[in-house]
Order: sequence, then C-alpha cells, then structure tokens
Amino acid sequence: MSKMLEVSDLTMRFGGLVAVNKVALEVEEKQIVSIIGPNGAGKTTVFNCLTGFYRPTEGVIRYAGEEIQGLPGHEIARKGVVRTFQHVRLFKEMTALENLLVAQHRHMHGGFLQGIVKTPAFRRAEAEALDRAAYWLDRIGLTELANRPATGLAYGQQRRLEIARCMCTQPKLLMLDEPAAGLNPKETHDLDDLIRQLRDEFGVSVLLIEHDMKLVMEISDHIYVVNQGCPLADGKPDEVKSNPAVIKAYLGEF
Ligand SMILES: Nc1ncnc2c1ncn2[C@@H]1O[C@H](COP(=O)(O)OP(=O)(O)OP(=O)(O)O)[C@@H](O)[C@H]1O
Repeated sequence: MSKMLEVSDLTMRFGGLVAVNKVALEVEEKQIVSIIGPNGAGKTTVFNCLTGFYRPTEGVIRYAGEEIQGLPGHEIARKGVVRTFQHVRLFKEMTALENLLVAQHRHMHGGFLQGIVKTPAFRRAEAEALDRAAYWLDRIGLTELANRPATGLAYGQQRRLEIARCMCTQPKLLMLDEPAAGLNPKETHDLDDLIRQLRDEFGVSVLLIEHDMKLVMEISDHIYVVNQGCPLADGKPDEVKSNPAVIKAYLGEF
C-alpha cells in the first residue's frame, strides 16, 4: 500500500493557544484511519488544516507526494480531498438532488462560455453529473425523496446525503467529522457498512473523527489519539484500547 497522506509536525496556534501541537499522521490507500481524543483535543482543527480552511502555523502536509499545506480549500478539494462537517452543512432549501448537483458543478471544468453556449462537452458533463447524483441517491436510499428540500429530510438522511455529496465529486480521501453524531444504533450500523463499501468498492481512503468508540474500534485500520493538541498514542484498535495513557485520558470509556 502506498502513502496517500503524510502529515508531520502539524501545529496550529490561535494567538497564545496551541490547538494542535506537532501532530503526525499517515493514511495509506484504502485505509480507514480515525482520529480520536477528548472534546477540545484539536481534532477538527487538524481537519481544517488538512482541507485548507486554516493555514497551519507549522508542519508539512503531503498528499499523493505533494506538499499541500497552505493551499486554498478549493484546490485541495479538486485534488480529491473532501470532507463533511461536525454539524450538517447542506443547502437547506435545495432538494436532495440539487445538493448533489451543486457539489459537482464546483468540480466541473467547463467555463462560463461553455455553460452559456452549452457545448456538447458541457451537456455531456451535465448528463454525467445527473447520472452520478441519481446513482448516489439510490445508494443511500433517498431516490424517492430526491425532490424534497434537504431541510425536510430526517437527520440520519441528511447525514447520508452529505456523504453522497462528497462521493459525487469522486474523492480519493474522504474526511468525515463525527458522522455518527446524533445517529441511533441502527443508523450507526448502516453508516459502518456504508463507509466500508466506499473503501471496498470505490477505493477511497477514509479519515474519520468520531466519538462513538464502538464504531471507531470496529472500523479503523489505524487510530491516532490526540489530547490537548498533542499526539498521545497511535496504533491498531487493540493496541490503542489497551494503552494505559489512552485509558487514562478517556477514563476507561472502552
Ligand atoms: N478559530 C479558532 N480560534 C480560536 N480558537 C480555536 C479556533 N478553532 C479551534 N479553537 C480552539 O482549539 C481547540 C481545539 O478545538 P477543536 O475544535 O479542534 O477540538 P476537537 O478535538 O475537534 O473538539 P470536539 O471533539 O469537541 O469537536 C479548542 O480549545 C478550541 O476552542
């Protein structure tokens, strides 16, 4: 397996606060890797640095062999690194289908003129975008609700739609920020299945922030633990589970 993402010495300061302090992590192709840690540990800040929302204070982020730290978010997304957010961020008034189409428009290369003239290449790209949206609506069980505004979907459906929106852009690295938050046990089980399918069928690597330890321990190939911005431990689920420093930080949550 080759390295898709290599992060070293990642540091993010906000004034006097060191939110992320020399974090290192690696994701290989088709791996599911999790970042865990108590509230405020710096997990989302790591995601924000990796996806170009923040320019890290220090450190190197290498994706597919190329340094990407400090690049704007849209360029990083175009390279195949896409994410969901801790709180659902869909276009609420748009339908489920429209949310999937809009996501793809941002990735389509056709220019303004091509759009106005509707060249054959533009029409083809539009037809493909529609096919892809229909495919992903079906995959997440929302075909019947394609024309319902996102705001009218149940919470679990909105969560799935966010993942589908990412998949429509054909990512290589899918980053999910607390995807199981607010889901019931059945929905969490389905999410576990879906994430594995994305890896197995579409070859995506997955980087996950998650507080649901059952899901994390079941699904992860590798786990990184951060505490107060600093790396605390990393390893396979069994290694992390039995690490005394991790048990202490989590007060025996496993
Ligand atoms: N833009 C910002 N400006 C100032 N401080 C910030 C900013 N973003 C995050 N922080 C601080 O950085 C620290 C880490 O926050 P972060 O959201 O990354 O933690 P987290 O591990 O994702 O927490 P949770 O599990 O609760 O989501 C916190 O102390 C937070 O208040």
